[in-house]
Amino acid sequence: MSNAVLHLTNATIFQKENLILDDVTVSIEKGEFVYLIGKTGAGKSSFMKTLYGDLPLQKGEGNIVGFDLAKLKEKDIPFLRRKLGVVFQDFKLLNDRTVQDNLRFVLKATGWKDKKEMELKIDEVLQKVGMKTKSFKYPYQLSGGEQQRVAIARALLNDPELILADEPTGNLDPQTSVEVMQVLKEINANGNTILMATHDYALILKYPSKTLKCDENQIFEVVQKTV
Ligand SMILES: Nc1ncnc2c1ncn2[C@@H]1O[C@H](COP(=O)(O)OP(=O)(O)OP(=O)(O)O)[C@@H](O)[C@H]1O
Repeated sequence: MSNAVLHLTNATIFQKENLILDDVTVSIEKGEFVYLIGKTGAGKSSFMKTLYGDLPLQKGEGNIVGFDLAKLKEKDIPFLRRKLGVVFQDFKLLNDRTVQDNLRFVLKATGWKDKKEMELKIDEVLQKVGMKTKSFKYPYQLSGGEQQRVAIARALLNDPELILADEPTGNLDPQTSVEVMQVLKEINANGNTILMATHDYALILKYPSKTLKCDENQIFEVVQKTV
């Protein structure tokens, strides 16, 4: 039995009637850190969206954290998302509430009730990303890098089996990108599986890892050259 948290076989991904990726066969094993690279428009976001249920898988087979993507129903999506942690380029924090209230909001929305347990969990995830001392701040009082760390903490709340990060450093300067990357690498070293879409080749060179590339409607693994 393999330890795959994600497995696609001959999957085809469309945006409306346009074919974006064809005949995709990829696997991600528990504990891996995998990059997804490719030019603008190559289909990275479309691939990610298929994985978190935002785009239907119309052809081929796909299994992610125990969900069958080809048979995924609208009502299954919240349950799928609970087992995934999704991180976006633009953070997507709620600006009208503090860091801890952003996190509490997600816990409540995913069925948590006990106040003490929620507090402990919020502390735990903020600790992991080095943001525990800023839990009373509002997102607009934080730098981009700090906001992204909070977004990563939010993704960790329900102990996801897989974290999908779509260009998480896309809005950050190079130094801050490295800091956010260090947080993601630490989380991975602690056992979390991560798929990260990026076009930041400097980061890939600095932190080499398994790399999948989208190109000409295909996804394939690339072997990094050592320089
Ligand atoms: N909602 C949509 N409707 C129709 N076509 C779309 C839609 N979203 C994206 N596309 C098309 O799908 C293709 C892949 O886009 P996608 O956003 O997946 O690429 P990407 O690799 O993530 O690019 P980027 O790095 O710019 O985010 C592009 O040709 C794009 O124009």
